Amino acid sequence: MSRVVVTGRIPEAALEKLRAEHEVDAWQGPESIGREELLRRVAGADGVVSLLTERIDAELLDAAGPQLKVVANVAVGYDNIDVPACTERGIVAANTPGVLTDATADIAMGLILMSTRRLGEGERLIRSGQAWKWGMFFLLGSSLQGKTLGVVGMGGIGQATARRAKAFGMEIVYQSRSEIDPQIAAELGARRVDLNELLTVSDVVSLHCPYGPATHHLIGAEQLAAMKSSAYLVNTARGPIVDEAALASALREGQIAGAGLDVYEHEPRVHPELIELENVVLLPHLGSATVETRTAMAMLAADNALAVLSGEGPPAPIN
Ligand SMILES: NC(=O)C1=CN([C@@H]2O[C@H](COP(=O)(O)OP(=O)(O)OC[C@H]3O[C@@H](n4cnc5c(N)ncnc54)[C@H](O)[C@@H]3O)[C@@H](O)[C@H]2O)C=CC1
Ligand SMILES: O=CC(=O)O
Repeated sequence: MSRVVVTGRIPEAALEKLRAEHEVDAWQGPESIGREELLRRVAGADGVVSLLTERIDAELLDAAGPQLKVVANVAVGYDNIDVPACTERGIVAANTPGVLTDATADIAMGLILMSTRRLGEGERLIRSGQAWKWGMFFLLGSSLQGKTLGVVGMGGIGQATARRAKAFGMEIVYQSRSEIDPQIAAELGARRVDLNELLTVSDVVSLHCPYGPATHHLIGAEQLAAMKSSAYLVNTARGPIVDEAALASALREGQIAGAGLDVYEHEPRVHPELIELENVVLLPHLGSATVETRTAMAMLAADNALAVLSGEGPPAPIN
C-alpha cells in the first residue's frame, strides 16, 4: 500500500477509488492548503494528486522525497507543475485532457455571446433597479453571423469552440503550433494563419493555448492594437497569456470593443480597472465547473495515479 496526498477537495468517487488501494491523506479544508502544510504533508508520499492552485515545484518534490513516483494534476493545464523537475527525478506527471473539453468550450462560447451581445451589462442594469425600456438603440451589440473567430491554440478546446462558433455562422481562422487534422480543418472550414493575420482579420479572438514562457503576454499592447476596434478578446486559457494592464487600457480607450475573461493574470485577483469597465465580462475560472466534468477529471487523475503506483503507464502522461 502506498501513500497518496490529495492537495484539495475532490469528488468523493475519486477519493474512494484511491482509498480502495492506498492510504489517502486528502486536504479537506474549505480554503486552499497553505504552502507549509502542503510541504509537511507530502513528506514520504508516493503519489500526489494536485489541484491547479498548488505549485508543484522542485522544493515540493524534494520535500516529498525520492519515493515519490507520480504527480497527477486534476486539470488539463499544467503550468502549476515544474515538469522538467519531475522528469529529472523520475517522477511521472499526468493531467486530464479531453474530459473537460466540451465544458470549457461551452464557457468560451458563453463568453463570446455575453460580450458581443452585452448580456452582462443588461443583467447588471436590471439588478441595479435603474429604469429601462425597449428602445431601437438600447444596448445594441454585435452579430456573430458572417463574422470571423480567430482561435489561438487549436487543440481540443480550441477546436470544440470553433465547432460551436461555426454553428453560430462564424468563419474560422486559427494559429497553432501545429497544423490540425485536415479532415477537421475541412469540416470547420478553418484556415491556418499567423498570429498577426489572425489579430487583424478576426472579429472575436479566443485564446486556447497552454501557458508557459512561450505564451507569457502573447497578447500585449502591440497585439491589442493590431485587432479591429470592433473586435472582442476571449480568454479561457490562462490569465498571464494576456497583459492585463494593456487589456484594461485597450478596453478603456475603445481600442477593442470588449472582452470576456474566465482567467486572470494574478488569479484570483482581478485587475481593479477591469472591474470598473462595462465592456468586459468577468467569470471566476468556471471553464470545467460542472458536476459531471469535475467528477470525470478527478476520476482520470485517480486513474493516472493508480496506474503509476501499480507500475503501469498512466492514461494521460505529460512527461
Ligand atoms: N478556464 C478553464 O477552466 C480551463 C482552461 N484550460 C486551459 O486551456 C488550455 C488548452 O487546453 P486543451 O485544448 O485541452 O489543450 P490542447 O493541448 O489540446 O491544446 C492546446 C493547443 O495549443 C497549441 N499551442 C501550444 N503552444 C502554442 C503557442 N505558443 N501558440 C499557439 N498555440 C500553441 C498546441 O499545439 C495545441 O494545439 C489548457 O492548457 C488550460 O490552460 C483548460 C481547461 C479548463
Ligand atoms: O483550468 C483548468 C484546467 O483544467 O486546466
